Amino acid sequence: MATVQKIRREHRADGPAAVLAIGTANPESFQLQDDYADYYFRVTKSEHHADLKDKLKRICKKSGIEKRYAHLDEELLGAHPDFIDRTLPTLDARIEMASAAVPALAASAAEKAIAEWNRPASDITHLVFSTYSGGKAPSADLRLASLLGLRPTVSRTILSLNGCSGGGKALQLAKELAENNRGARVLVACSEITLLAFYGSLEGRLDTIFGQGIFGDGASAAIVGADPVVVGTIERPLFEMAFATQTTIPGTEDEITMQLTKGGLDFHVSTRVPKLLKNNIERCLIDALEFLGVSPTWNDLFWAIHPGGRAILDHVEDLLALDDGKLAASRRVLSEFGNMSGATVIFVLDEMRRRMARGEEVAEWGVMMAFGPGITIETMVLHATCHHEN
Ligand SMILES: CC(=O)CC(=O)SCCNC(=O)CCNC(=O)[C@H](O)C(C)(C)COP(=O)(O)OP(=O)(O)OC[C@H]1O[C@@H](n2cnc3c(N)ncnc32)[C@H](O)[C@@H]1OP(=O)(O)O
Repeated sequence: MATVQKIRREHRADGPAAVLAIGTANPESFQLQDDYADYYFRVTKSEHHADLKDKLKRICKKSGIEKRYAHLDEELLGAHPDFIDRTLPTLDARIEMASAAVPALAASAAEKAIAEWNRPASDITHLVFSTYSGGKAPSADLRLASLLGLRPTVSRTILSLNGCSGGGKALQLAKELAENNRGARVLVACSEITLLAFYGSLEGRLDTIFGQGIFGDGASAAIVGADPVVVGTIERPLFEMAFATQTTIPGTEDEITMQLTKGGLDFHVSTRVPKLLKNNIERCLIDALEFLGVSPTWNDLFWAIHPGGRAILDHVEDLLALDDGKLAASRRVLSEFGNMSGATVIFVLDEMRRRMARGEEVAEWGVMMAFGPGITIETMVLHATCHHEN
C-alpha cells in the first residue's frame, strides 16, 4: 500500500531545477533616448511644459539607456489621441489593447525559448506568467497557452502587478514547481508593455515624468526543469538554481507603487529607492550564501542584477566594491532596452550566458536579484553551466 510519504518521494525531482532555455522579444518600434524628450512632448502635444521637458532631458541623459522599445507607437497613438490626457477615462481601451498585445509579445519570446529547448511545446507542464499590464480574466496566461498550443492540463499561475520583481518571483516559483514535480517543465513568461502607463505630463507633477524616461516594453521567457534529459532530445542546463529567497524591506510600502486609475497605470518611484536597496541587499546576499556554506568574495561571483535604473547599479557596484565589468550584463540590457520591469532580469540572464559563452565572465557561482514594490527583493543563487569550454 502506498503511503503519502512514498508518493511524495517518488514525485520529487532528484536534482536541482535549472534554466534550460531562454528567449526574449521586443515590439518593432523604438525610440533613441537622446531624441526621446523631443518625441514625447511632440506626440503628447505638451511642448508648453518647458520645465518638464528639461527635466525629462536630464533624466534621459543620465539614465544609462540608449534605446527603448514601445508597442504604443506614434501611429497607434494617432488612433487613440485620448491616451495623452491622463484625466480622461481610457483604462478600458488600454486594457483591451494590452490583453492582445501582452500575450502576443510573450509568445514571440516563448517560441524562441522553446526552439532552443528543442522539445515540443506540448511537453510543458506548468506556466508561470508575470505582467503589470493586465486587468482582465481569463488573463494573458490562458491566451499565451492557446497561442503556443500548450496542453489543456498545463497548470497556470499569473503574477499580476509584481512590477520589477515579477521575473525573479516567477523564476523562484518555477524552481519550486520543477523540484516538487518529477519531470515537470515550467515555462516562465514575463511580458511588460508601457501602453497602460503612457500619457502626457501634468503641470506641477514633476514625478509624472520619471516613468516616461526609463521604462520600456519587452517580453522574456525561460524553460525551467530538473533532471535534464540526456538521451534522445538532449536538454542543456544554462543556470542551476541553487537557492532562492524573498525579502521585504520593512516600512517601504510607499516607495514603489503602481495603481490602475481611469486614465491608466500610475507609477510612483521615490528618489530614495537606490539608497534603500544599497542599505538592504547585503543582508540578503549574506543570508542566501551562508545557507549554502559558500563564502566567496563578491568579485568571485557573477551578477545578474535587475537594472531598475542606472543609479541602482551604481549603488550596488559601490556597496560590493565590484570590479569594472561585473555588472556589464545588467548595464548592457539597460542601455539596449531600458527598464522592462519584470521581464528585464531574464534579459540579463540571456546576456550573461552570451558573455559566458564568449569567455567574458568566468565565475561559476552567481546571484540574480530583482526589486519591486514592497520594497521586495528577490534573490537567487545560481550555478552557471554555460561557460565557453576551451
Ligand atoms: C516598477 C518596479 O516594480 C520596480 C522598479 O524597477 S522601480 C524603478 C527603479 N528605478 C529607480 O529607482 C531609478 C533609480 N534612479 C536612477 O537611475 C537615476 O536617479 C536617474 C537615471 C533617474 C537620474 O540620474 P541621477 O544620476 O540620479 O541624476 P540626478 O541629477 O540626481 O537626477 C536627475 C533628475 O531625475 C529626478 N529623479 C531621480 N529619481 C527620480 C524618481 N524616482 N522620481 C522622480 N524623479 C526622479 C531627480 O530629482 C532629478 O531631477 P532634477 O534634474 O529636476 O533635479
